[in-house]
Formats: sequence, C-alpha cells, structure tokens
Amino acid sequence: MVKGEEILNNPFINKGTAFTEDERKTLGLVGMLPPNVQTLDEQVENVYDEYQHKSSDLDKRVYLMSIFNENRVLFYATFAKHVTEFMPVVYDPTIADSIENYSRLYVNPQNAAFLSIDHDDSETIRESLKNTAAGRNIKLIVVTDGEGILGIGDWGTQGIDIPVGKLMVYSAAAGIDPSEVLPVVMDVGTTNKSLLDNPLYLGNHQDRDYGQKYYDFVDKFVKEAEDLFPNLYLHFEDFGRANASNILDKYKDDYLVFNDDIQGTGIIVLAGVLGGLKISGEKMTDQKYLCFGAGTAGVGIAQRVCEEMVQAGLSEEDAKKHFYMVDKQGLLFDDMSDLTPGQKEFARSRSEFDNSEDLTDLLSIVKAVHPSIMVGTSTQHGAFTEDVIKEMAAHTERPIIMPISNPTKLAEATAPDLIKWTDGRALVATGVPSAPVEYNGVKYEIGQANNALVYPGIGLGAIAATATKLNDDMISAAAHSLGGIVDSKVPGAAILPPVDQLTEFSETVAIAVAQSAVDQGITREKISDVKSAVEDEKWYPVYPDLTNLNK
Ligand SMILES: NC(=O)c1ccc[n+]([C@@H]2O[C@H](COP(=O)([O-])OP(=O)(O)OC[C@H]3O[C@@H](n4cnc5c(N)ncnc54)[C@H](O)[C@@H]3O)[C@@H](O)[C@H]2O)c1
Ligand SMILES: O=C(O)C[C@H](O)C(=O)O
Ligand SMILES: [Mn+2]
Repeated sequence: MVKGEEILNNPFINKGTAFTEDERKTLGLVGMLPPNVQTLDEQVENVYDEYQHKSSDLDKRVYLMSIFNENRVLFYATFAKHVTEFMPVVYDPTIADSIENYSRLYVNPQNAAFLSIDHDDSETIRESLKNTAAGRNIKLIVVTDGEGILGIGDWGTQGIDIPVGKLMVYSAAAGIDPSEVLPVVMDVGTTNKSLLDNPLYLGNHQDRDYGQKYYDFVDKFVKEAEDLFPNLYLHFEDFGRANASNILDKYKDDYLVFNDDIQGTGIIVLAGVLGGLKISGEKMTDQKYLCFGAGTAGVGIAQRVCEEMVQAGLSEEDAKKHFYMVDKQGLLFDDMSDLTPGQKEFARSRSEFDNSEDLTDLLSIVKAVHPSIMVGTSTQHGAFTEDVIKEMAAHTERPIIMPISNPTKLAEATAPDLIKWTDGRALVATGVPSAPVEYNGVKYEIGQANNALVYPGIGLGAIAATATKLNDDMISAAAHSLGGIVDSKVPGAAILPPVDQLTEFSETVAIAVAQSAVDQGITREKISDVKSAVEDEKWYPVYPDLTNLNK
C-alpha cells in the first residue's frame, strides 16, 4: 500500500496538482494539494512560465531539475514541447556549469547510484544498484568515472550529472522510459586539486586510482549490473583517454555495451561528413582527413570514417593513408614513443614530408597536408584560427570543418567565423547548438555534431530489438540513416538535421539499428516487425490513471 506522502515523493508516479478528485480520495491525498485540479498542459504552461523568469541558464537548469526530481512526466512533457530551447540548458553546454558546481548545488541524488572504490566489493556494488533501482526494471545504465567530463577534465563524483543528463536526452529524444534507467558514477578518486582542497566536495578526497584495483572495480560493476539487469544496455561516458577504449574492447564482444565518446561521436561526425559530401557532390575516397586532438573522441571518429572508406572499396592500408592525426606534439609520426594504441594506427612516416621536424603547429600541418575535412576534438579554444582556415580553404572547394570540443568555451572555432573566413564555402557543424549564420544574403543552417543526436536512437534500437551486442554493422547503419535526412538542394543547408527534429530522427536511427541486429540474427527474441518493436518500446509523457494503484 503506497500512501499519500510517499506518492508525492515518488517522481515516477507523482502527478502533483494533476491528481484527480478520485485519485486524491483513493490514494490518501485528500487535503494534501491545492484544490484546483490541473491538466498536464496547464502544469507544463506553469513550468515554462516560471522557467522564463530565471535569469541565467544555470538557474533555469536548477529549476528544471527540481521538476525532474518531483515529477518525471511533467518534466518530459515540458521538455518535449521546448526541445530546441531546453537542449542547451538541460544538456550541453549548461550541464558543464552544473557539474563544476555540483557539490554546492546538491539537493537530491536524482535516483543515481554512487559507487566508491573504497567499498569496491561485489556485495556493496550489488546492494547499491539494487537500492537505487528500487525494484524498477532497469534496461539502460549510463556510467562514468568522471575523469574526462566533456573537455573540462576530471570532476570525480560531480561527474554524475553527465549520466543524469545523457539519460534525460535518451528519454526526451527516443522515448526511453525514465523509470527503466539508472545513472551511475564510479568514484575512484580525482586528480582535480580544487575538489581535493574543498572540504565540501561530496566525493572521495583521494588521488585517482590508475591501477589494477580500478580495472577490478569496473569489472565487478559490469558483472553485477549485467547479472541484476539481464536485458541491460550499458553506456560508458566520459572515461579518461587511458581507459575508455580498453574498457570498451574488453566488454564489447560479450555484452551489449556502448561507448558514446568513441562510437557515438564517430557516428555523428561520419553522418556529418556524409551530409557534407552529399552537398558538395564529392567522393569519400577523395577526402583527406585531419583530426586535431587525437584522444578518445578524435581516434574514435577517425576509426569510423576510415571504416567507411574501407566499405567504399579501399584496403585498410590505403584507407589509413587518408588520415592525419594531430595532438600536442604536432602531426603524429610512427617514430614517436608516446603514442596511444589508437594514435599508432594512424601515425605517418616522416619520409612522406621533407619538413617533418617543422610540422608541430596546425598551420604548418595544414599547409603540408591540404586536408579537405578537419575535425577538432582538442579542447583548445580558438585553435582553428583565420590563418589555418584560409589556408585549408585555399586548397579545397568545400572544406568540411567541425569544431566539436565542448562546452562552448573550449570549441576550436565558431560557426560565423568559419563561414566568413571561407566566404560561405565551409560545410560546418559544431558540438554545441549554433544559431544560423547570415552571410552575403544566404542563411547558413549549422548542424550540431553532438553524439546526442544519435546515441538515443542507437540505444532505443538495440533495446527494442533485444540485441545481444552492438557491432560495427549496427553502428554503420546508424550513421547512414542520418545522412539521408539532409536536404542538400537548399542553399546554406546544414550537413546534419536540425535539433527540433530530434525525436523523428532518433526513431529513424533506432529502426536502422534494430533492423541491422535482426538481419544479423543477434537478438534474444524473435522480432518480426522492427518498426512496431521500436514503437512498442517507446514511452510518452502522459499520466496514467492511478485510481487503482493500491488495489
Ligand atoms: N560533440 C561531441 O559529440 C563530442 C563527443 C565527444 C567528445 N567531444 C569533445 O571533444 C573533446 C575531447 O574529448 P575526448 O574525450 O576525446 O578527450 P581526450 O582527453 O581523450 O582527448 C583530447 C585530446 O586532445 C589533445 N590535445 C590537448 N591539447 C592539444 C593541443 N594543444 N593540440 C592538439 N591536441 C591537443 C590531448 O592530448 C588529447 O589527446 C572534448 O572537448 C569533448 O567535449 C565532443
Ligand atoms: O556531452 C556532450 O555534449 C558530447 C560528448 O559526449 C562530450 O563528451 O563532449
Ligand atoms: Mn562525452
């Protein structure tokens, strides 16, 4: 028997002022709410009205989170009505401010699971997951260890807002039932001195663990989560460069796991490249690709685009010749001793250049390479300077340029600058939302190259299909499904579809991914109709009748 007070404090069933007279009587809510029974639409109007009274984006976010904490249906109904406006507030870039100030802003654990390396025995991990799931049927976990939050670095336990935020986008974009998700943070210490020095920091005040103990902790978590929730889709987010790909490689053949920074970002950037090539009419195999910032995302994207060149008919060896990786050292060469395994795959030979010793800054590299595609994942604000862009644009008719480091303060360039410096020739997408750019009488729509445009659909598709793993074919299907949506005929067309169509194309991606799993025969259940399997999996923010909740 669930009683009034408990109901009002349970965000998965609370309706607040929308409880009907009948529900108020049968659920013990009489006298606990103001008398006017509101509709969901009226509540949404109230929330949006109050939202507009908040002066900063962070205040807006804090307010929306208070609604999220109280009433999930109301939160998602409001989000659905204002997707384009809410995305940068609920998610990136404002989420970065909320993470940096998490300990100070803390009011509610938001149904997240907090795991600590100081209590890393399987029993405690299991108990923590069970307590937070509270009997709910968990199908989707987003987990972080807080080390590589966006481009803002190590935020320890405060990184939990990233799983919470990513999951909000899953529900808003793809209709993943918010009662079937669990955000998880694994606190393994932090390298962030400002947190360690702050007595009010809510995480462990200790150095980050990089040893075997860390990998054992991750392993115990994966095993317990998979055992407790047998239909789980496990999404890894913002792990550090030294661990992210190791963890993905370790589990991807045995479980349904996904790394957003590697795979999600690879898909969205490839979709952007395909959209750009559709507009320019050029061939994939004619492109020269420059990655600026060859970390987790940079390498993940290069691998995805390289795979596409292989599918277009090149041998792997020939495909790799189209790639130039740039990191702190400059252009990466195969004689360097400090390369990551991913960087090694794409490193060049010095003998290809007569001035290889000089190729340590982006301008010299662009001069030597003449890339046709340049993607920024370096966290270096303003690194795509006017000189660099003009040099690139001097050797290619329609340069594809994506500065996608997040949040805004870390982006390599802005859309208006890129359009202006290339006299409107650049095909641009940015990591955070950008307003359209007016230039010489043309309105340039700017696509958002953010994994948020694809990961919700991929998750929905894999879950709906009861896929047993997420493989390359499913990932490739996701990227291709999105490129086709772009209308390449309109002058100034974006290379990726607009965010206001997020729900529509999440469904498109979901169907493509689910179809691929079904075609490959890697589903637990037999799926005869992919479209209806996806539709059946979707949750919508409407109130169910709760009159009989206790009967
Ligand atoms: N838009 C998206 O969907 C998306 C997805 C994932 C990551 N990102 C962004 O990409 C950035 C990188 O994320 P990550 O997870 O790959 O981090 P990472 O730490 O793994 O990679 C960053 C890389 O940039 C390199 N770098 C640092 N300074 C540099 C410099 N001066 N010149 C060249 N390279 C330099 C680092 O050495 C590292 O290899 C972040 O800002 C993140 O927000 C965006
Ligand atoms: O979270 C985002 O906005 C995208 C991406 O996953 C990132 O790490 O920057
Ligand atoms: Mn990320």
